[in-house]
Amino acid sequence: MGVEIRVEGLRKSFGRQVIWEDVSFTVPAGQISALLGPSGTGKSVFLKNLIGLLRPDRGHVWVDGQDVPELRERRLYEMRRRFGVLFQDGALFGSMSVFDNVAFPLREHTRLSESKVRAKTLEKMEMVGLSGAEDKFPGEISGGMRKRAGLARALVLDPEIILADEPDSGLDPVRTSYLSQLFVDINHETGATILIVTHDIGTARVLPDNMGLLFRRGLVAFGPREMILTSRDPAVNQFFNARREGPIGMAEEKDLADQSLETYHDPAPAPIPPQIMPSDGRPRRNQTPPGTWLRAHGLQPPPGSFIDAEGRNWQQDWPRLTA
Ligand SMILES: Nc1ncnc2c1ncn2[C@@H]1O[C@H](COP(=O)(O)OP(=O)(O)OP(=O)(O)O)[C@@H](O)[C@H]1O
Repeated sequence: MGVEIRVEGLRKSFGRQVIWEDVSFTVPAGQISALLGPSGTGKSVFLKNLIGLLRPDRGHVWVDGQDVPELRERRLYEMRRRFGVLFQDGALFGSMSVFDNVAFPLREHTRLSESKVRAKTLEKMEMVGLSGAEDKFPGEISGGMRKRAGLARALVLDPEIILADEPDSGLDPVRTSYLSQLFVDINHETGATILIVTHDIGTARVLPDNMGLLFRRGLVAFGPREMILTSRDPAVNQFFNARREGPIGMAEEKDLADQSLETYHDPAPAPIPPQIMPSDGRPRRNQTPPGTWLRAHGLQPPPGSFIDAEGRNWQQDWPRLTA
């Protein structure tokens, strides 16, 4: 079962370059959350701060009563065992077979017998659809397979928290869609807390329970998917609807200036697509019926919301579709 991550007043700089400051939010336990933002806003740096690979200038990262930036060697090592991390490029060892890469954390962090290591490694490889690729080397498989190998390795210690840095970058839309389904199924099966950094608004619109946007050296917003997709905040609205008009520009200099807000018209939010369901069709333990957040705030979903490609209305027919 997953645990929550509570971030309080986090600030990070490199020399005189402030990456972000005063970032505070909670990644809810057992849910899927996504962190988005224009390139260079420090999303990867943020994930590294969560697992103590980088230290913030100040602030806290609370996990189960422990403040990660304060942990010393041994405690930090133990804490990292609770995380499964998928790095941007898969971060596989080129000189090891895919099997040995996936098995690596088990051999490094546990005293399991070789037969148990084998069973567990094969189980996770099957989970990500890599059965049969055990003897291949990272240089011999596709980018998508490398990502899945990285994910299998991230899962092999049965982590309570899974962090994934752009798992969908460089993948075609079909593979991206399979990967999103995989995250949903993993969350359904294990209840792990999942935080995904992505650029892909297609993924962000259908996958997470919560999402947030890093922009202008801070976290502009973080909250339930329905809240973000109907947000009137200019940057949030622009980003999640992929519009050119708004405060986010081509270059970071424009992002830091405020001028384009003067000409900004507040466009109507686009329809909200239904969220991806687990493969078995049953809602995840933390999944709320479509429209829950909007109803709780007395809001109407934008016209056409929650209707899938087959024309099924997930808001109206939720009990029947999930029965
Ligand atoms: N170890 C480091 N030393 C100095 N600067 C760094 C270091 N790591 C990252 N940076 C800088 O921090 C900024 C944010 O980098 P980061 O990779 O986190 O951005 P990102 O939002 O993940 O970008 P992208 O979406 O393009 O992957 C960049 O300007 C980068 O050059």
